[in-house]
Amino acid sequence: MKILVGLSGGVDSAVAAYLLKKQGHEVIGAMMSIWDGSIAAPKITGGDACLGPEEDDIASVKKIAEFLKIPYRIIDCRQEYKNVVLENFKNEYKSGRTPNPCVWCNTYIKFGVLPQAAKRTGISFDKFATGHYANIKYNDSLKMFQLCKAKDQKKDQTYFLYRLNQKNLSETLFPLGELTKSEVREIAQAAGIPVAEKPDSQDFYCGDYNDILQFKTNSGDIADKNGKILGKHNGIWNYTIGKRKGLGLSGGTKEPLYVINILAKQNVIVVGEQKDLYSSKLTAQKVLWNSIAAPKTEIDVMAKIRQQHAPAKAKVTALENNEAEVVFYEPQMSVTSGQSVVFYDNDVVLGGAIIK
Ligand SMILES: Nc1ncnc2c1ncn2[C@@H]1O[C@H](COP(=O)(O)OP(=O)(O)OP(=O)(O)O)[C@@H](O)[C@H]1O
Repeated sequence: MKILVGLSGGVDSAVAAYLLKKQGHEVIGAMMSIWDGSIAAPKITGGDACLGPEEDDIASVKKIAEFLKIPYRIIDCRQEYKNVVLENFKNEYKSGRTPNPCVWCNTYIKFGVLPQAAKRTGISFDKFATGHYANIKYNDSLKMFQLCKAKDQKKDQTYFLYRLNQKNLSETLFPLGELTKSEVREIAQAAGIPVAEKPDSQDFYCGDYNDILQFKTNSGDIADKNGKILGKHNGIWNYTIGKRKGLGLSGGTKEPLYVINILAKQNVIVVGEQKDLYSSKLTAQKVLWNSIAAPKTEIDVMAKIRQQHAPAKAKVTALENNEAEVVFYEPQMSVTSGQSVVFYDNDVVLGGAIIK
């Protein structure tokens, strides 16, 4: 097959391209460029981030492509990234919600704009591949492609990929799905791929999110659940549910205080005790069932409410307007508006939605 591989300059995508080439496929590399230089990003220390100066990544992609003897293109995705991912990021923070830019980047840019723009430059290909840790399997009885967890559970990235639809899944390959990260590093070292020691991307941006948001200060109150004012904030976007440090409250309470609610309309941050962070229920919007037909009745799933969350047993019921109610068997900590809730049945991703 002719396969377009999303190259980031990192070890995972380099090994993905290497393995596909070794299997005898014709491989073409494509790096999406998303950085327009309009943000005063700090110099990166340790780790790596997706959004930031790209010269080093471009140089790595060039080195990798030359080493693998494959052609490559740098694809300009800056405008779409700005219009979709950064706009969503800003709007969500402005509304007192905590967005997940990786979900939008994967859904619309990496698996959408990047391969489409590559096609427009005249490259033809049968499949698109990335170095994500995830699997795609075809379920014969359902006649559907299913997104499944990676073998390396610690590296599994399905939480960020649940919005890929059947078309995406049918056109995509994840060559690293059955490998562990250490196996991938060993393959890179054994093959002499020039990026074997490059660190993993840690976050979507390594600096202060205010560099991107650039909102004017909008002070308001920090209050307890009874409305008693305990302090001031500079803007609700600096807070997320469960935040404890840096609240700048003078203290005096027996228990540590956490952000338990963000009231955007009132411009108020509500704080409470850890026990106030637990909830048994959430409503989610923009529901997408990507690996099964939309269930007509309530179903049991394992629901994951952020990348670091251990999925918890829950019932999902469809509501009107493409929304769903998720009721957990046990209360869960820090359910956060704007984050995704992803539904699993063992290793299969059934779908997911955005927490309201
Ligand atoms: N700028 C980019 N251009 C093209 N593809 C990309 C880019 N960034 C990431 N990808 C693709 O998405 C995959 C997952 O990206 P993620 O940011 O999670 O990187 P990672 O786990 O550090 O992988 P890598 O080691 O390849 O950088 C990458 O393996 C690559 O195939």
